[in-house]
Amino acid sequence: QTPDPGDPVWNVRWALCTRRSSGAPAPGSGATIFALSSGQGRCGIAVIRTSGPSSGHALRILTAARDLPPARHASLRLLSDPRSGEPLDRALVLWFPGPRSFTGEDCVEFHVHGGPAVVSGVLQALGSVPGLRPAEAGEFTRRAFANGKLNLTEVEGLADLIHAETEAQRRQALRQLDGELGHLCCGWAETLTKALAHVEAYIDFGEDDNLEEGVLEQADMEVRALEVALGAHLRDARRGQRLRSGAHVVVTGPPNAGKSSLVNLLSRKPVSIVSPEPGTTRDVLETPVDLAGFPVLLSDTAGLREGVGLVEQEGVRRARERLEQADLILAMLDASDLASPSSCNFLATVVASVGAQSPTDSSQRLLLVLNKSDLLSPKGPGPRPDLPPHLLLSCLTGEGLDGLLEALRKELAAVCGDPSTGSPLLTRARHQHHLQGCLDALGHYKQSKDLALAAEALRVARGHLTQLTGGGGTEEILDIIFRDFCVGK
Ligand SMILES: Nc1nc2c(ncn2[C@@H]2O[C@H](COP(=O)(O)OP(=O)(O)OP(=O)(O)O)[C@@H](O)[C@H]2O)c(=O)[nH]1
Ligand SMILES: [K+]
Ligand SMILES: [Mg+2]
Repeated sequence: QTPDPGDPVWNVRWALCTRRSSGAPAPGSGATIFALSSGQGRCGIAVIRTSGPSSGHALRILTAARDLPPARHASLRLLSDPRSGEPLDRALVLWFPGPRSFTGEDCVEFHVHGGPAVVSGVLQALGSVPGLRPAEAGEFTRRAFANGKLNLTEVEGLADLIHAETEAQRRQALRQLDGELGHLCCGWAETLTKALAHVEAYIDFGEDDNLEEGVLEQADMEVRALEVALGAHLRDARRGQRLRSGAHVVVTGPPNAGKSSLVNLLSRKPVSIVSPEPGTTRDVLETPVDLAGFPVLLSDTAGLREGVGLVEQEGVRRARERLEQADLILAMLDASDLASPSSCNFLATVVASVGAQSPTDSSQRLLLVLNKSDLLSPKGPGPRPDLPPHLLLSCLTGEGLDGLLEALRKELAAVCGDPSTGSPLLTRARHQHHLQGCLDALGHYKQSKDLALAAEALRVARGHLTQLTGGGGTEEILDIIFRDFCVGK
């Protein structure tokens, strides 16, 4: 690829190669790096890899062979320590000559037996080869980025994939790693380049009769279509972030409704104390759980009631505060106690006020759960007829739990976005920032009477899209993103 100093992406790569603020040394600085890429500790197979120009040399030295094995084929080789000649392990080795490798450089993978002594023996042997040094955290990926193998959103997807703890997170990360968000942005940037070309043509040749008619109108049309697309994605923005860092689900209700019992049931561990004494929970207790494949921060809170002691009052204050931050509220009542003042008060305040919100994307969602259904007599006085839609549950017998989980799955898919369908989600505040920046710049475009200013607005808008995928990015952003990686990735 020939360097083009006018190309922002190329500029970042160049900046990466020449200037370093901190952390890992510049890619392309000639060093060959090595690291254990699989997990630490005893295991069946451990993967050690190298990247850089001396990779092939290192492979030849460790296998005491003059020739390299065939590229991209697994070959069984005896590895020995180049200093003592002592055999280390019989291992599978893979030779990936650049640029067709993960980093774009020459790479080698050693699949060795996973014992700690074998791993440290091979690492020490590699360290003794001139030109090789241990890799810093994220350095392999950083080299892949610098060599144009991954764009920034793909790097983020890779980091998310490594950290994914739930199924929905894994699906989302894989989609981002596949470059969906990046492709979308590149397509939008292309649209803007076209619009800009039209405006510039008009600036240069506006008086010229040869210019096609309606070039400016065409640019306007393209910008309008882009605005609609960006708006739709921004409305979705909070969902992707929730999927990445967990949706806030808060359990609330009057004292003794069984809130702590539910939290323990959903998290499958004794997070909260359960007792027949009303006012047992005072602090907000937060626990991360995987609910139907979605990452959730589940909070247990104090039962809402007035006229209690100082400590419980503080608990109620904290409960209300937490309630305001909830993406999804699990409102719980004792089904056998619906007529009590605390139940009526809860229905009239919390449940009614959330129900009255107009359903926008940022509005809170609520599931009303009537617990202790086991206490209702089979025919007996059914729940009040004027109740809003609700689910019956018994934390004691587990009846109704499947229905609740299914309802939670639906609610969470709405709160987090469903990564198996729909458009790619914006998983980071950084994505939202640049899309908003782009949209704002398009606003300036429409307002400018002056064509030179309009063209500049289009350039700013396009700049935001390029930055999203890593063009024109600053060192600090790169440092933050690569810091998330572990050594060996
Ligand atoms: N019969 C029956 N009892 C239940 C059920 N769920 C919880 N309980 C009981 O109800 C009492 C209160 O349960 P908790 O989970 O402590 O209720 P809470 O809402 O967290 O109470 P506070 O923290 O005091 O507000 C305990 O004695 C539980 O064993 C249920 O489904 N059926
Ligand atoms: K209690
Ligand atoms: Mg409790």
